[in-house]
Amino acid sequence: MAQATPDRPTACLALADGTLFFGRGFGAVGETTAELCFNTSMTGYQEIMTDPSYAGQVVTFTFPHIGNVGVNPEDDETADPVAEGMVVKWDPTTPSNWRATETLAEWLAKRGRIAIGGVDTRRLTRAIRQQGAPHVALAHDPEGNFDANALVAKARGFAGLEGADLARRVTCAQSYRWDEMRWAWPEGYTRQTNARHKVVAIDYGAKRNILRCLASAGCEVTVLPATATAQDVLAHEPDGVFLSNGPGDPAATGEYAVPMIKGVLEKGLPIFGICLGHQMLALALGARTIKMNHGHHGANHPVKDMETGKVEITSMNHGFAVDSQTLPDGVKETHVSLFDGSNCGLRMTDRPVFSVQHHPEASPGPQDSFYLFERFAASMAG
Ligand SMILES: NC(=O)CC[C@H](N)C(=O)O
Repeated sequence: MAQATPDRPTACLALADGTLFFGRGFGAVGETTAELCFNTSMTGYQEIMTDPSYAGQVVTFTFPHIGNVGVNPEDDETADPVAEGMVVKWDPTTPSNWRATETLAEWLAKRGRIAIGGVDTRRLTRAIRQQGAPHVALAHDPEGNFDANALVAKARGFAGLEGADLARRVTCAQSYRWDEMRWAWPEGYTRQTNARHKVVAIDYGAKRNILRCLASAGCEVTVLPATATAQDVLAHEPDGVFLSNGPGDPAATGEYAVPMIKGVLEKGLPIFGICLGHQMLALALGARTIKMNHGHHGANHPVKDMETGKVEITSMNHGFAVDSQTLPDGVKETHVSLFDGSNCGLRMTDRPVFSVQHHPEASPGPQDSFYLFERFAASMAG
């Protein structure tokens, strides 16, 4: 890892408003532009960096000790990191965890991802909260040669995530069958070893643990690329359709996803959506989505189930939200964020079609919401 003396930083984070943060670079050498968010999770940095929903974003970790247990091949949520880069308070120390096969810095460097350490992440997080997710340029140069004005100009030139269809970029190239189960089983649930329900999962940027959860709830899962049509989906004669999480603006992704979802709705099949899948189901039902100020990214977000009154602690990662004021008749708001009252779930009142904004598969995060996978499986049982 590149070391720098305090007066010679090796990385620079430039915000579009001209604010500069200097620090020590690690991971890949180079430059990137992105939207900047903050994530409050205390664990799971590898899962966060490989969550495809982070395409186009640099992640600031508010927890100061990131990287200290290294990286291993089992914790990837997809083949490679997808987030553009990371910002941390302390430089990662040498990992001593038995599962570690690489240091975070080596892993990022091999995969072309830039990181900056030594940043006042509390100040940066306040800036993100105040101005909304800023556009940024992040540069790492072991020689410490930065043209600050040019970096600010690059941050200003970043097109942003509004209107961005990134699912096409991160989806699978072709369909495949998923058969791996969860390793850790949430307390109180029965592991289903026989696949009883044929599910088509649309991959808008699916995390592996979602597919594991579906398999563990008794689903035989066939994964199809993001641009699959209703005809492609129905050709598999599924018992239910799953809509995955994914990056970018749901309105832009919805251009091809919404017609597919409408086609599946016409057939009356059960549908379950998570995060981007939730947002696109809402669009298909006639609701609207909005860009949030700084979104929700963390592993401790309280969500209230409006039907049972129960509060679940959830894992979240989203910068857009469904505008609950626009939900049409026949669609009920089922879950609400206790942080800001934003919509976190919906269901059709006359059939098993439902979705949530949070990530019930966690990874990282609490397992309170696993019941949703069982609910989906139960909806296909009849
Ligand atoms: N995790 C996700 O699926 C994110 C959905 C969407 N890209 C958002 O930021 O709101």
